[in-house]
Amino acid sequence: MKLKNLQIENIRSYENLDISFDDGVTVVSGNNGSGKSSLLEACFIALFGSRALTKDYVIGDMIRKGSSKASINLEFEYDGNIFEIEQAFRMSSKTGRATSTRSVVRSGNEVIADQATQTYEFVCNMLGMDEEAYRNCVYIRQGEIDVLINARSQDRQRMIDDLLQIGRLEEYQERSVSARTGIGRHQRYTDQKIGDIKSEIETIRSQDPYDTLSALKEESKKLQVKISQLQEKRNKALVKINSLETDIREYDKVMDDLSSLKGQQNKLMDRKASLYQSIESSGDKIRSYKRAMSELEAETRKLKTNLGISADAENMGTVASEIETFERNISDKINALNHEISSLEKERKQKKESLESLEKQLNSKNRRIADLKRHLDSRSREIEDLERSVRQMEQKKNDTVAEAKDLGFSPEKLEEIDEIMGLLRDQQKRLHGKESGIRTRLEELNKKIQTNREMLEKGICPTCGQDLEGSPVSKQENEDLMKVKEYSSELLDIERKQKEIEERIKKVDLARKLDRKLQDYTYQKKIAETNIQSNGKMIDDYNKQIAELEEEIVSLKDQKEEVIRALDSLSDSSRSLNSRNTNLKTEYSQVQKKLDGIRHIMKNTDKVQEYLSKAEQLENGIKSDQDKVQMLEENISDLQRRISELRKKLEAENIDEMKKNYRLYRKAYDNMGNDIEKMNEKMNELSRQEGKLEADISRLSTLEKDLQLMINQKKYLERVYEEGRSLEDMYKRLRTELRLKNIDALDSLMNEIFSLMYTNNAYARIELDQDYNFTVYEKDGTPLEPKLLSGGERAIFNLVLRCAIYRLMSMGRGNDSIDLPPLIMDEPTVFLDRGHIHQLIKLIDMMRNVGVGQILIVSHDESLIDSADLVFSVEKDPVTNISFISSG
Ligand SMILES: Nc1ncnc2c1ncn2[C@@H]1O[C@H](COP(=O)(O)OP(=O)(O)OP(=O)(O)O)[C@@H](O)[C@H]1O
Ligand SMILES: [Zn+2]
Repeated sequence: MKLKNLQIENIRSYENLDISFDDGVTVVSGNNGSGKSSLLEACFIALFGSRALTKDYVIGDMIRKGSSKASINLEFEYDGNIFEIEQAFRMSSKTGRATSTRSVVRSGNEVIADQATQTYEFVCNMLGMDEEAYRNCVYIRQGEIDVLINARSQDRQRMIDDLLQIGRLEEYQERSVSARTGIGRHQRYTDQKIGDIKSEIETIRSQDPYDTLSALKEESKKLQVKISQLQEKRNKALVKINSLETDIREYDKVMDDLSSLKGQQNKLMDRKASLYQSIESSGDKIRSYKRAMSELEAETRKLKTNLGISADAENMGTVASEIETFERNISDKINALNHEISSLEKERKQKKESLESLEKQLNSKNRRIADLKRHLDSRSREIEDLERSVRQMEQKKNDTVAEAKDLGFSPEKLEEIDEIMGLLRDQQKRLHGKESGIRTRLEELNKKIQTNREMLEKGICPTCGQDLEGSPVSKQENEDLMKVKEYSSELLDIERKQKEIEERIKKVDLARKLDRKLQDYTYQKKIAETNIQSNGKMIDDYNKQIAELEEEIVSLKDQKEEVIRALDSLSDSSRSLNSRNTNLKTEYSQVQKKLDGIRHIMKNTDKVQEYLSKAEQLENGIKSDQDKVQMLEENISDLQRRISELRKKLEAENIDEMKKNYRLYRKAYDNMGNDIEKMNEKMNELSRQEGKLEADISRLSTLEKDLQLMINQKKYLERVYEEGRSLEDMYKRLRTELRLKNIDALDSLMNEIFSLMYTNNAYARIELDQDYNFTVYEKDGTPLEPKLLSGGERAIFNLVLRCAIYRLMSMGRGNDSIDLPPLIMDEPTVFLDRGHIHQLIKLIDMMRNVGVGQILIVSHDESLIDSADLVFSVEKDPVTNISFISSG
């Protein structure tokens, strides 16, 4: 197997990478953390998928931080064909968990596996190893350089066995052991079965089945004969039972006939008795009718005498119709009279009503007249009052005129009173204006006189303000005082005039009041006179009404008298009519009585007639009943004859005997039936036993066959068991031999490589014993356990052991060594000194020379780079932290 191409996307520090591999030695170099180991891990994950990961290193750790998707595509050559594995992963941003989304193996266009498990199985088969063996042999991880050396010997044995496919033999041996356990179980089962069959055969044989069966068959034949004999006898009994049954039924029928005849006879006798009874009761009835008829006839005779009627029964109808005509006559007359009386009464009632109405009218008119008269009186009284007040007003007027005259006002002057008053008021106003003018001037004058006096007292001129010596002051003051006198007299005059006018105004005012009174009296007087006039008119009107009413009353009184007269005459007629009515009624009741009598007589006659016909009917009935009785007696005697015939017949048979026989036969029949049933049961039981025996016999032959089969099987199993044991031994032997052979080969390969790799003189050789214990021998032959070795020594022994295993594996596969995966080493030089690094280069050369197709080494050691066929330089961008291959 050879790697061809690797493409990765978002794995660890890589965003995108696409590199191709060559044959030979490839060295991946670069600084710490640049992304070297990541390339080897990507190849590992491409092959084994998520199984290449551990609990501590999960898918999520492998996907580049910040990416949601990642993938690895690895192309390789195997057995001359190109294959491609694609592994894809996804990181969920929601849950923060990563999953594998794709795992496919293709070869060209053919999809070989498309599920993680299928891919894994395909790779394991192809490489002949799983991920663990891969890590132990071909892929020496960084820091895991001494795992194989430090392992416990059992683990080392398991690892190496697995790599060399010896583990398979152990598996086969285990399988053979478990197969043998299964066969043992079968053997135990077969033994048990054989024992069971034998004991069953024994049980059946002990019952002597053949003899018992023939004895049973004999017995059932005999029983069958007995059953058919009994059956025959029973059939005969049944015939007898049937004939007895017919006889008994016939007897019973005669008995029934007899009782029915007796029943008929009794019915006829009853009928006869009832006919006798009816004849007797009819006779009684006829007698009572006859008695009633003679009573009716006696009553008729008596009525005739009382009513004085001599007519015989035939003429009675004529008499009755004559009297009826008479009666109708009277009745008509009474009706006519009643009619007359009632119309008379009606008229009388009308008259009475009109009388009442007249009286009512009269009363109302009289009341009206009285009313009017009362009004008249009150009007007259009012007129008197009004006339009085007219007179009073006249008097008052005269008095007032006189009063005004006294004041000096004639009626004519009074008419101008308002104008006079106006003139006086104007005069008064003028005087008042004059007065206040004079008073003001007077006041000013007085004030002037006063100030002048004061200035003079101080010796200053009031006009010019200069010294008063020789001034005309005294002269001026005299003039002023003169004027004051003048004004004062004028004022007195005005005051006198004012008083005079005031006197006059007072007088005029009085006169004006009188004038107002005068006007008021005149007005009142006029109203009273108007009222007198209107009252007079009303009185005239009342009088006229009264006269009219009195005239009407006279006419109403005339009418009333006339009605009273009519009423009197009506009363007379009514009396005469009533007396006539009484007479007619008397007459009518007499006729009625006679008519009743005659009708009674006629009814009696009818009844007598009816009774007669009834009695006749009854007599006829008696005659027919007597005929019937005759017939019944004949029938009865006929029945009697038939009854005695049947009785004779019955006496001839013995029914008790017949019934006794019937019971006896019945019982015998039933008993035989029971016996037959029991025998049949016995028969069934016998054939059941026979069946069982027959089944036992056939079971016996089956069992014998089965037994033979089981014995054969037992022998066969014993043989198989033995074969299994020898197979198991063979596997064991083979494994031990192979191990010995491998250990020998490993041991010599290891020592060969060891002598190439190890340049110091301390150790002579290394040894792997049969239990896979690893021991190192010093020059003097002292053995050392690997844990005692130094780190570098352990790294050297590890490289030696691994290369030895790789070589052994390639030898074991013969020419197929080409299909082993590349040998991969991650930092193998870490613990090695210069000299040993040089030896490592020689080891790598040797591996290439023995036919290892590809060797992949991660290292920063320059000398390794020098010896490489192909070098990849890995760098990481310090800004983006993304790795890339800078040369290769
Ligand atoms: N999931 C990841 N996403 C991003 N970067 C990662 C992730 N896993 C690892 N790295 C980074 O990848 C880088 C390369 O690691 P790697 O182990 O390949 O380095 P190296 O070249 O083998 O170094 P050394 O020589 O020290 O062994 C490291 O710096 C590491 O931090
Ligand atoms: Zn590294």
